[in-house]
Amino acid sequence: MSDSLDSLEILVKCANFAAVKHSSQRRKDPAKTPYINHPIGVAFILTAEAGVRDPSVIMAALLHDTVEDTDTTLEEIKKEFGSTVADIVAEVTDDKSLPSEERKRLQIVHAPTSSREAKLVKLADKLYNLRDLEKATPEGWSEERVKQYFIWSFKVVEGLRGTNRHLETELDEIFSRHNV
Ligand SMILES: Nc1nc2c(ncn2[C@@H]2O[C@H](COP(=O)(O)OP(=O)(O)O)[C@@H](OP(=O)(O)OP(=O)(O)O)[C@H]2O)c(=O)[nH]1
Ligand SMILES: [Mn+2]
Repeated sequence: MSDSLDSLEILVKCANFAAVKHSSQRRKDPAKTPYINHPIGVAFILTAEAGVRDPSVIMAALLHDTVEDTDTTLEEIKKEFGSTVADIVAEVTDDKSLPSEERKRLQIVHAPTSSREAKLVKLADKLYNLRDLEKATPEGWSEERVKQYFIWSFKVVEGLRGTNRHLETELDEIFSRHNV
């Protein structure tokens, strides 16, 4: 009982931490959805669809864009949530000091050698973003940029396969709808 209460408490702490960190950010859709909808949605895909029960993976999903997109450091995540979660977040964090093209290339290169935990977060992240793209085009994106995002995502997902059948099937249905 106290064990499950502890993990519930830490999960809510994690969601709150991500909400505070992303509080000033919005998604790129015309409705300017609060950014926090994305990390919560990625965590929900993992629990509700992928059947993931490892709390470290769910926590890493909630935190997955905090280091990349806010002032959060990996040290802060390690201190608040431990090194297992911090290590997964580190694996899914792009180096923003690199040019965008290089970051995209490195995601393709690093996908196959990442941990199973990081692969789960990355699969759910891509699934959420591609579902978003099917619903609305981010402000300022051309048709060509949308098309290139589908093609690039497919290449990243190629390196994440053999991890979760449901997520991979959902992604493949999206890719086939877009002739990727
Ligand atoms: N589809 C979609 N994406 C949005 C929206 N608002 C924000 N994003 C974010 O934009 C990123 C994709 O856009 P890019 O142009 O490729 O990335 P960049 O801004 O970091 O250069 C994703 O980052 P990410 O989660 O770090 O994933 P990844 O693209 O690095 O895999 C996604 O979460 C939206 O309304 N729709
Ligand atoms: Mn993300």
